[in-house]
Amino acid sequence: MIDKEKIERAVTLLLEGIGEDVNREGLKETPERIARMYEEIFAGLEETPKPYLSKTFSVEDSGMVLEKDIVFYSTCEHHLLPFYGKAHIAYLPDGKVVGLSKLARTVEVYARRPQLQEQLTVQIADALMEYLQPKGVMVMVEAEHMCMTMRGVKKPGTQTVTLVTRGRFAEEKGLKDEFWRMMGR
Ligand SMILES: Nc1nc2c(ncn2[C@@H]2O[C@H](COP(=O)(O)OP(=O)(O)OP(=O)(O)O)[C@@H](O)[C@H]2O)c(=O)[nH]1
Ligand SMILES: [Zn+2]
Repeated sequence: MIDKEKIERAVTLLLEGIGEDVNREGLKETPERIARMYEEIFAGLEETPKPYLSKTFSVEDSGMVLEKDIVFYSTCEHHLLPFYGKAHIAYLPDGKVVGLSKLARTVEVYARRPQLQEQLTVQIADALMEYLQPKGVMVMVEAEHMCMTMRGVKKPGTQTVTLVTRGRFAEEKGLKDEFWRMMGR
């Protein structure tokens, strides 16, 4: 459960820590604003994709489904700075599919947490395998990390690409090739 009062106290301390006057006009409401923002950007901590991926529709012998360019914003758990980009999800149905929006909702559940890109990619793939039980899943995430652009090593434009395959995508090269073809790459 997100404790907004605790976040407010922490933000006040943080502002004091950088030597700011927490009572000046522009900062007065900041702790409360940040608490509200954290409630929004970390809402995934209190959710699972199970309800989204459990509502399915029957299909006969469908081919691969690819939903690409799902834009997401997440928060790097090391620096609490944003990382953002696109997720691409492919699966091979085993007699049932989910509503298209539910794949994007699954991305949101895991993006709205303190995260690592690798873990985000694994969690999306494993959730599909567990709740939808397709014949296979392939998930690719491409993202830029603010902790690498605005501070530290300062390398804007660097894209990190992570890839996870499960089931038949892990076993069959032909399916992976089909993924790249459908991605247009
Ligand atoms: N593997 C992985 N690393 C990440 C992710 N987000 C941020 N990082 C990295 O986490 C690392 C933390 O390294 P540390 O040496 O503990 O922290 P730091 O001194 O702030 O590191 P620098 O960013 O190199 O200045 C950095 O190399 C970040 O680039 C992610 O999603 N996955
Ligand atoms: Zn970081």
